[in-house]
Amino acid sequence: MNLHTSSAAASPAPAPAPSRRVPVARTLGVSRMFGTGSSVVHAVEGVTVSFERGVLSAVIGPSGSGKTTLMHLLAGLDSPTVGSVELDGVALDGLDDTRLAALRHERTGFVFQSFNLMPALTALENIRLPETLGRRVRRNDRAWEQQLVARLGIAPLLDRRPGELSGGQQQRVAIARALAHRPAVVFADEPTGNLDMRTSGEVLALLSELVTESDCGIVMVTHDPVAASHAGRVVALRDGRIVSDTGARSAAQLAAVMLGSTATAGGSGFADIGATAVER
Ligand SMILES: Nc1ncnc2c1ncn2[C@@H]1O[C@H](COP(=O)(O)OP(=O)(O)OP(=O)(O)O)[C@@H](O)[C@H]1O
Repeated sequence: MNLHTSSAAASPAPAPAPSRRVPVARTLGVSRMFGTGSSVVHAVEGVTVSFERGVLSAVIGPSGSGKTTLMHLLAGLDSPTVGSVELDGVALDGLDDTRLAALRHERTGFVFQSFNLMPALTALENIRLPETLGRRVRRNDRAWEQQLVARLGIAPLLDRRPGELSGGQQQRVAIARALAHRPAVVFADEPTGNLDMRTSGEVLALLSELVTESDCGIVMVTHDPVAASHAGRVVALRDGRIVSDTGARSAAQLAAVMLGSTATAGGSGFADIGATAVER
């Protein structure tokens, strides 16, 4: 299968009209507890946060700080114990499983650390797999798909299977899959965790450019300060709570945040971590 043999239009896809007022993912006073009694774990506690279109946001924090739990709540993959979640303006708590799955399929995309491509399918078939599985609610925008493929430098690779691609090439295919249906928000879980430093930098640069070009929001969970330094916004978690919410920061500043240190973050705006959490 090849894009050039498809009915894809040659002209570039027009960018969608920006709709920045509606947050693409939002929590309101959300807590998620696991277990009961003396063994209860407060994975996320009292978090109110909102993510917008056009921004690559990183959610950082040490292991066990609640990053994955928060991302699962935002994506509707898990339900809060307390509080509410909205996905692209739709409150999730009233939705049954079918409607929730349809909403997620239509308005979200996912990028995983381990790429999660189907080994038996070609790159293009992988990019189109979600629309095959969710025919009624999800269809790739063909012109935008073609633009994305060119933008990600994978046009010559579309007939290859994942086993014939490098890790970086596989992640580019996964990014095309996540963005091709013009989702409102893409959740990226440690997207560079399996890539070398140079390839990670290339993938993150692409994500930060594509977030503007596609006018979606990207929420990236990572414990890597270098990866987070590519983000335009950084939300830091500790013990399930937001301890900082700022604009772009250097890797050194974010490493200090991850270590819970303020000593090396001089002038970074992180000097008051823990004291002035900004929760939107
Ligand atoms: N299904 C579960 N059952 C019980 N406890 C859980 C469950 N999921 C998460 N937790 C606990 O909630 C806390 C937050 O976990 P979470 O996976 O969200 O952290 P994280 O910041 O993503 O960690 P990591 O960087 O190691 O992936 C941890 O103490 C974890 O053990």
